[in-house]
Amino acid sequence: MAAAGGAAQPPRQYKLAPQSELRVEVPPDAPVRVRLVAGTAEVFGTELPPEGWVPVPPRSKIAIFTWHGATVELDGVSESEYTSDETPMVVYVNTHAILDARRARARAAAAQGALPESSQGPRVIIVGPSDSGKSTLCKMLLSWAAKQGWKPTYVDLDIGQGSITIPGCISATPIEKPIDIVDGIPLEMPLAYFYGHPSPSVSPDVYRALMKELAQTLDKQFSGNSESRAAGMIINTMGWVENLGLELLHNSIEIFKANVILVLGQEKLWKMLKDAAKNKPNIDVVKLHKSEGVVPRNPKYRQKTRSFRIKEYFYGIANDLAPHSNVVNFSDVSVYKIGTHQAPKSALPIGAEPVADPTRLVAVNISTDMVHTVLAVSYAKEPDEIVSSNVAGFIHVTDVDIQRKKLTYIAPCPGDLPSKLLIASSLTWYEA
Ligand SMILES: Nc1ncnc2c1ncn2[C@@H]1O[C@H](COP(=O)(O)OP(=O)(O)OP(=O)(O)O)[C@@H](O)[C@H]1O
Repeated sequence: MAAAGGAAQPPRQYKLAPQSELRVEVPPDAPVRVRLVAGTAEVFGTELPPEGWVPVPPRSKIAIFTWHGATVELDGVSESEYTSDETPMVVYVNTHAILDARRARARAAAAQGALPESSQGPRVIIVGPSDSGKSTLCKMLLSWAAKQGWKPTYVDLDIGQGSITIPGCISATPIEKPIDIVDGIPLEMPLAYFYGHPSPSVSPDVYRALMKELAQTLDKQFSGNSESRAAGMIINTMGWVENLGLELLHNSIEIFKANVILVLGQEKLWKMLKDAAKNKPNIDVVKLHKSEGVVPRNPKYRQKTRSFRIKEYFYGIANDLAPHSNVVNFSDVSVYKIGTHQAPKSALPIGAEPVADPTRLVAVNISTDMVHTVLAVSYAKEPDEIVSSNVAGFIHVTDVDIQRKKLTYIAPCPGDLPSKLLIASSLTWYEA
């Protein structure tokens, strides 16, 4: 075992025994790269190429795992690096094998003209407390499936981190090849619905409504595509597993018609979900061990990673993209907020009832409060379609000139916005 950190480190080689891994934490500002010298190894389900250095993105925490033994070389100053032969990888890959067999059965049923319900592959939802390794297990199951030629759909309901687009969004995307170690989840075809806050407690009804929209759209896509249906879904969830968080987990299981629930690292949650599914023979609730390699992150760190995700959307993971700055007149765009903070009944005037439709749209006046916030660009044609529409992308407000009635923003692409209907959010990012 070796520990690192701080001072310059010369390139060093690790000889990994079969079924062991090298865990590395990369600092925010010093590059680290890795190279396969001998054998085979993978990073969360994606194989290291046989030749050449692979840059490990800043701030990432990875494990280089080998099934049959490997020698790897590490270059750069890491925050920590050590090897471990205690991993749950065998159980994870066995889970993958079971899912794969279900996919094959679904494909065979479709070929024999079975009804869509009988040719549905696994709809896997991964649940567990914060830092139990949910996103990592999603990556592995997706990459292993893609390696075998399936195109499973990745659904990310974790608005706190947002691994497909940006935080505050629930999204889905087909995974057609093992997830790139450097670039992460592909951004080309996401289906994204914008919630606009990092926690569902702000507007749980909106969160639920958006999950329903996403699930319906995926159902429609699946009904015309037996291969996607057979490949199924891998659904990532939030780490909030108590009270409202637990209620929303139950909602997501139902809304996405999950038939496999993988519970990471918490016996109590597994028991509760197993009890809830006891009259549903088509749902399997499986308990899996958490990897000791999962690195816990405190709220401040999470807040920082949220900001970095937003920055990465505009500037790229390797800071290699150049966003475009643009100016619009206030009159050229309409900004809406979906739902509002619901005042408790006790705070309302006597006799008044809370708002009837918590998902209703509210037009928002453009103000300087919007500077540094993210706005989503809706695909809706009319304002009343905003809640049910997915979004084309996001802009970041850099200036609001009240006198000249002009809003300045950056966007990933040049040219006019694809729509004039924008959704406000509480997500901010401050350009350093
Ligand atoms: N075996 C491992 N070795 C080293 N780092 C790991 C390992 N497994 C996971 N990690 C890292 O630990 C961190 C937390 O893992 P992950 O994001 O999968 O947890 P999570 O349960 O999805 O968290 P959240 O509740 O925030 O969504 C990530 O940075 C991930 O890359």
